[in-house]
This record gives sequence, structure tokens and C-alpha cells, in this order.
Amino acid sequence: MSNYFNTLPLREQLNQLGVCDFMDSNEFLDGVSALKGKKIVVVGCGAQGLNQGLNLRDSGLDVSYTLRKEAIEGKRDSWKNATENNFKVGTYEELIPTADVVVNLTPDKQHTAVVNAIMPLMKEGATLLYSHGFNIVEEGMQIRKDLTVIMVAPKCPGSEVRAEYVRGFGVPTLIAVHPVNDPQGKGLAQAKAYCVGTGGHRAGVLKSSFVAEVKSDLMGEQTILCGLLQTGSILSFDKMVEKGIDAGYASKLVQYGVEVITEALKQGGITAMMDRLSNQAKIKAFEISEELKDIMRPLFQKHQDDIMSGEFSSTMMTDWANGDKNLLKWRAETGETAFEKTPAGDVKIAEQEYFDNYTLMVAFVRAGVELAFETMVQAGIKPESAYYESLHETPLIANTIARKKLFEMNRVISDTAEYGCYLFDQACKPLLADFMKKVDTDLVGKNFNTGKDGGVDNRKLIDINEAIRSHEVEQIGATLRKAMTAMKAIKTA
Ligand SMILES: NC(=O)C1=CN([C@@H]2O[C@H](COP(=O)(O)OP(=O)(O)OC[C@H]3O[C@@H](n4cnc5c(N)ncnc54)[C@H](OP(=O)(O)O)[C@@H]3O)[C@@H](O)[C@H]2O)C=CC1
Ligand SMILES: CC(=O)[C@](C)(O)C(=O)O
Ligand SMILES: [Mg+2]
Ligand SMILES: [Mg+2]
Repeated sequence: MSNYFNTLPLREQLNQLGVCDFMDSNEFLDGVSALKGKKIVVVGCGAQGLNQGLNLRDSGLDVSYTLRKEAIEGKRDSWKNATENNFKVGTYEELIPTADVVVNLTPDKQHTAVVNAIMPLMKEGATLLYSHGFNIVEEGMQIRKDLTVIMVAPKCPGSEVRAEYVRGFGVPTLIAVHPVNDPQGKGLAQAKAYCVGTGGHRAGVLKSSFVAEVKSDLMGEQTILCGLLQTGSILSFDKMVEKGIDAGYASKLVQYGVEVITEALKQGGITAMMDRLSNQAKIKAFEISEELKDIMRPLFQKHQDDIMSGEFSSTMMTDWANGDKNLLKWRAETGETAFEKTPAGDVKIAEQEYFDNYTLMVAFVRAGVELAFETMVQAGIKPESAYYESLHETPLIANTIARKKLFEMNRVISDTAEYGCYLFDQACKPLLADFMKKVDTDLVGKNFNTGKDGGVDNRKLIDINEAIRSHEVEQIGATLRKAMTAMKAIKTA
């Protein structure tokens, strides 16, 4: 097998990268009917598997789980996830032959082996569904020609796919039909029905391609969503401790701060997040985020370039072949950081204090969201897709950090995302060393406004407000959030 994307002529590469049609809500009036009464069998019951299955069942669909034999015999967590939630569980041989839709929610590293094991058992004309296009695009997996291959990819960690559904909302989702596997022309109807089943239609759906989903998803997760939130959290905590801030306070500010700060981002974009600062703090946050953009831009571009060329995928697959040596090493190193090892202090931090005492994270988030958006769009990803993959998903990742720090984020996201997160973090920390030397407690740990008179230069503030509001991510964001009428504010710490 070879990287499917690299076999395409440039014209077709650009064409598939650019597939991105925002789907109007009236395209989902048929609800789940295309899958009603069909047997949906999910392979794997982990972060996406369990949470998508819970939503699908609550949407009235017939869902069961097929697990590898050792998971059933060993009563592994996946078996517990499925049985404790009263789902039917069976082996591949028991459940796949009668399945109408087989949903592959196993780790990307396992996809080739899993698909080779389940494909011979799939009945004529069945459907294979992915939530990430890595196996098809980066590995070039060939699927039996009578099978329909579709993708329904939530732009969100598994845990929040369920949390937003339960709130009566959903998460932005990309759907796609693999052009070489749609023999009966039913792929799109089934992808739409599945998307309604997960609740994605309540947040926003893009008719995309396997190529566009992979090349944007890998970029978002490696940079702003996981990589930079990890780097920013660790550097912020270490700086506060270095400057004598109480470690328990510092731990709580970092663990919950990114959720509070990015909740404003989710509701009203970078504009609303920056508006939560005083005028003086906003000007400072803008200035240092411009500096952060200049420092990190080459790294963001390298990640996007390596994703486009296939360099990232081959680097990660080398680690797969080495028993996940780097993944496990970087996971252990992350677990040993002072931030991860310091419990959040039993101290009250008011909602506004997270903004006033953590200006640095506001700057990190603006820099990372804008850089990721700009870099994806420059690479051919459409703005709608880049918005979901940079701005909207950041608060959803932040929810996992608030739950149980970076451990929880790296547990819930895919192994692919976790590997990419560490790859970025390893390179970004040294890149920011000189910048962090200049950072003092006014930017992280103490109230930025203390001892200041609050006065600003009007022209400077007007220009900065205009620069923030006029960024393309704010333009497209305002349009896409108009469709998010069911979005609910979350209760932050
Ligand atoms: N995590 C996320 O938030 C997101 C993930 N995705 C995509 O969803 C897919 C699933 O990812 P995710 O939910 O994170 O995966 P998890 O690692 O959370 O779960 C994987 C599941 O597959 C099972 N599994 C592991 N190895 C094998 C194997 N060799 N054969 C059969 N089953 C196996 C595991 O159970 P056991 O080991 O007990 O057998 C577990 O139930 C991936 O393609 C990922 O890219 C897409 C969007 C977001
Ligand atoms: C949660 C999500 O969208 C990620 C980061 O792409 C993943 O876990 O692969
Ligand atoms: Mg993703
Ligand atoms: Mg991913």
C-alpha cells in the first residue's frame, strides 16, 4: 500500500483538499431514517466508539459492539465500556456477517490489521465507516469494491461528543464518501443519517473528503488543539513556580484557566475572549501574541508541510514499528512534569480572575488559533474546515484538561493526536525559551491590572480591536456560530 494522497496529480490533490460544503440544516430533514432498523456494529469501544454508540442508541439506532477476542475473554476496559452500558457484545464472526454498517473505531495504528480481519466477514454491499481518514489516505487501504466506504468525523474528543449531545447540542462534524467506494450511491444518505445519530447536525456539518479531513485534523491536533495547549500549560505553570507563586494556586489556574478562557472563545470568537481583558491587558495580550505568532509560524508551517508530504505519517509509522518508543517516552516525560504532579490547590479563583491573572494563556490561544487557521487555509483547506479544526475544537480539548490535566487530554484524544501533540511540544518548548525569559507574574499568576492606571492610547486600542475583529477566522466564525443555535454555555470551575 502507498500514501493515496501522494499518488494523486497536484490538480486532484488541490481538488480533494478543497472539498468543503457547509450543509444547511434542511439537508438533514430525513434524520436517521437511512439507517433506521439497520444493524450498526462498532469495532472498538474506546473514546469515540463508546460515546458515538451512546448517542446513536439515544437517537433510536440499533448499535452493538464487536471486540477482538482477547478484549472479551480478558474483560478489558472496552468490554466493560460496552457491557456496563448494556450494549450487545460479540466477536467479529458473530456480529460482522449480519452488519449493514461496520464502524471502525479502533486506533489508526491498528486499522490495516483490523480491516483485513473484518473485511472478509462483511456481507455483500455493506458499509464501512471511519471517523478519521488516515487508513484510506495516508496508508492507501484498498477496500472491496462492493462495499461502501464513508466517513463521519467529529471535530471533537470522544468524551465531549457525548457531553455536547447530552446538553442538547452536538459537535461540528465532517462527512465524506470515498469516491472509489460508493457502488450503490447510498454513501451520502448513510453518512448524513449517522451524523444526525451522533448529534453533529446540531453544531454544523461539512460535506468534505477523506483527504481534506486528514490533512486538517492532523494539523489542528498537532498544533493549537493539543500541542500548544500542552506547551502553554507546562511553561505557564513552571514560570509561576519559578517566580514564587503558590504551586497549588498555579496548578489550579492552569488546569481550569484554559477552559474558562476558551469558553469565551467558543461563544464569541477571539473577539469575545480578548474583550474579557481590561483595555491595557488586551493591548499587551495582542502585542505578545503577535510576537508568539512570529516565533511559532515556522513550526506551524513545518507541521503542515510534513502532513501534506506524508513525512509526518511515515515518521509516526516508524514509531509504530518501534513499539511506540517515542510515544511512550514522551507520555512518561509529560507525566513527570511539575504541572502534572502538582494537584490543583484548594483555593477559590473567580471566573474573571482566570482572565486577569492568566493573560499569557489568552495570548497563546489567540496566536495558536490564528496561526493554525492561517496555515491550514494557505495549504488549501477551506476556512469553514479550518475554523472547526482550530477555534471551535480548542474549548472542547480544554474541557478534558480541566477534568484531569494533560493526562486526561492525552488519554481521550487518539494515539495519533497524542503522538503529534508530543512531537509539537518537544519542538515548541525550546523555541519559546527566550520569550519565556521575559515573562513575569503580571502576565501569569498575578492580576495584570494591579498598580496600573488603566489608561490607553485610543488610536492604538481602536487599531487592535479592528485587527482582532477583521481576521478571517472571526468572519467565518460569526457565520458558523449563527447556525449553532443549540450551543449551551458550560458550567466552568
Ligand atoms: N479520540 C478522539 O477523540 C478521536 C478519534 N478519532 C478517530 O477515531 C478512531 C478511534 O480512536 P479512539 O476512539 O481514540 O480509540 P481508543 O484508543 O480510544 O479506542 C480504541 C478501541 O479499539 C480497541 N482496539 C485496540 N487495538 C485493537 C486491535 N488491534 N483490534 C481490535 N480492536 C482494538 C480498543 O479496545 P481493546 O484494546 O480492549 O481491544 C478500544 O476499544 C481513530 O481512527 C481516531 O483517529 C476521531 C476523532 C477524535
Ligand atoms: C479529538 C480530535 O479531534 C483529535 C484531536 O483529532 C483526535 O483525537 O484525533
Ligand atoms: Mg480531530
Ligand atoms: Mg485526530
